[in-house]
Amino acid sequence: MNAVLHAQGLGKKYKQRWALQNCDLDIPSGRVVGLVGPNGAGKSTLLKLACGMLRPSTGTIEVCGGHPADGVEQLAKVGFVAQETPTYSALSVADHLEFGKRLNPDWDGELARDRIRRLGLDPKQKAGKLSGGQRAQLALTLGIAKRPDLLILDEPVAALDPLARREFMQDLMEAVAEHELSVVLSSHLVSDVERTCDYVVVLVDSRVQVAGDTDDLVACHHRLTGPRRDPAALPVGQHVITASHTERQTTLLVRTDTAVHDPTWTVGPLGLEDIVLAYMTRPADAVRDTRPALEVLR
Ligand SMILES: Nc1ncnc2c1ncn2[C@@H]1O[C@H](COP(=O)(O)OP(=O)(O)OP(=O)(O)O)[C@@H](O)[C@H]1O
Repeated sequence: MNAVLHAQGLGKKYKQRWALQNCDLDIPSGRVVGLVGPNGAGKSTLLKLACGMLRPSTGTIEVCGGHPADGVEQLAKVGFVAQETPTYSALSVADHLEFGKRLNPDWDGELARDRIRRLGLDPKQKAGKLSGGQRAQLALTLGIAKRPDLLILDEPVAALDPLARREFMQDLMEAVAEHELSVVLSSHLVSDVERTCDYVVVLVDSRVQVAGDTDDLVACHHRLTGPRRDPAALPVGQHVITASHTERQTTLLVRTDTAVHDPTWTVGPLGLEDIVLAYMTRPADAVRDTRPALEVLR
């Protein structure tokens, strides 16, 4: 696999607390990758390690074939838009583009001006007077016009209303198609991730729980409903993610690469949101026991 991000035993510790642990991950290039997980799971930490804003406490990370922030050439390969979509409030939109041009060797000025025009932003407008959505679009424009191989976006749509969010994600998809970018974005909005991303990484309590192609994840997770029984008695190869019981009935969410033959189960399909929520609501001991990056590969 041609990996745009390769992490091995990656970890980051702040004083006594691990923000990310035992992270083994291979993210294929040319994809739009959704990084999801609850608050404090370690998403921003992973993204900051990827762009070189943080150094690992353990393990290694390679991005676009190099070490994060290792010289001008490596910096040019990766665009990063931080959670708070930082812009300079006293500078105009045009000033930001000028800034981008001076700082980035592969800067595509035409692309940037074109995008700003298409978005209806006034180049003379100060960034401090833009709405949250317009600021996010300006930050995205700076990220794309840098012409990176990998664009990293930390919760890019958090401040946007549903319509602005949809437009932003559509815009991002167009940019990916036009400029052959790889994108890794973190989000709490699984429905956006389901619509936009073709690869998903679920991070819970500082550990990668599952990572894989969206279609493969959906294909290998099922809901089983049947007479009450002990989940531990399932055949080898059927991994229980969550289990719930009534007096007479058991409902399991399982991951399996093979068909479920037991006729006493009713097998139902799951959407990505069901799967992500199941990993997020797993008992804490199951989360801790997870082997690094349970990758779903076909
Ligand atoms: N600079 C820091 N110093 C100490 N602890 C930190 C620091 N930054 C993050 N942490 C801790 O590391 C853990 C992971 O934080 P991180 O910001 O990576 O999570 P996240 O998944 O991005 O969360 P959110 O969805 O709320 O943005 C949290 O427990 C957080 O409190």
